[in-house]
Amino acid sequence: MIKIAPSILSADFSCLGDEIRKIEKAGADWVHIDVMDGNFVPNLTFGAPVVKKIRNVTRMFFDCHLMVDHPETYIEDFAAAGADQIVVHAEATKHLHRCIQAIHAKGIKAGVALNPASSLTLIEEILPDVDMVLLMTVNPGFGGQQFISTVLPKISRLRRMLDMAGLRTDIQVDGGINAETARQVVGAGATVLVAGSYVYGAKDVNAAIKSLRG
Ligand SMILES: O=C(CO)[C@@H](O)[C@H](O)COP(=O)(O)O
Repeated sequence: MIKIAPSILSADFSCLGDEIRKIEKAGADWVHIDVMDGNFVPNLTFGAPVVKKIRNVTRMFFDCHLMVDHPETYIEDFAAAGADQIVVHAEATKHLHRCIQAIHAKGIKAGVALNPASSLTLIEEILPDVDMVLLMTVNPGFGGQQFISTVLPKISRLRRMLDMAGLRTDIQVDGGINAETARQVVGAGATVLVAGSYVYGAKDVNAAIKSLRG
């Protein structure tokens, strides 16, 4: 079962509540929340106070992708704000295992993310402890970038690693996802698709989400 997680990075921030209701009505599964600190990535977005406010408009699953240095500093705040899952970058913390433990201690799901050029060896040892792996298919920081197709074999390799370990862990992909790239990443083994500009830029959001499911 493929899950669709539109990224609100491409939504109209002046009416975020309506933008979330729109994807909920269109059948999206999760809300993908891109948190950027201007250090780990060259862009700034929003923090836990915004997550707390939008928690009031929906019961949808909040998937918080922390593109921040020292993500351990923010776990408490995002969990309290209503995150259902917190995803941290393996490249952003010296203590990945401690960070994943701290997220689980809040009673929510924990994911680990990798930039396109980062090797799977960085996360090999943490696989049994995470609920999801996010493989970035663009360099993080901005919406509307082109899909990096060289990540496709990495998705297949990760799926094989998980299968061999008997793990049913979700593989999420994020960046440049549209109907065509969705078909490719699902073929390689992805199970959760993040899409920002493809969904929020569409005239017909329902049709866009349906096309991602193939
Ligand atoms: O995390 C990020 C960018 O850093 C993504 O979630 C983008 O927001 C996806 O946008 P599109 O490539 O789908 O427009």
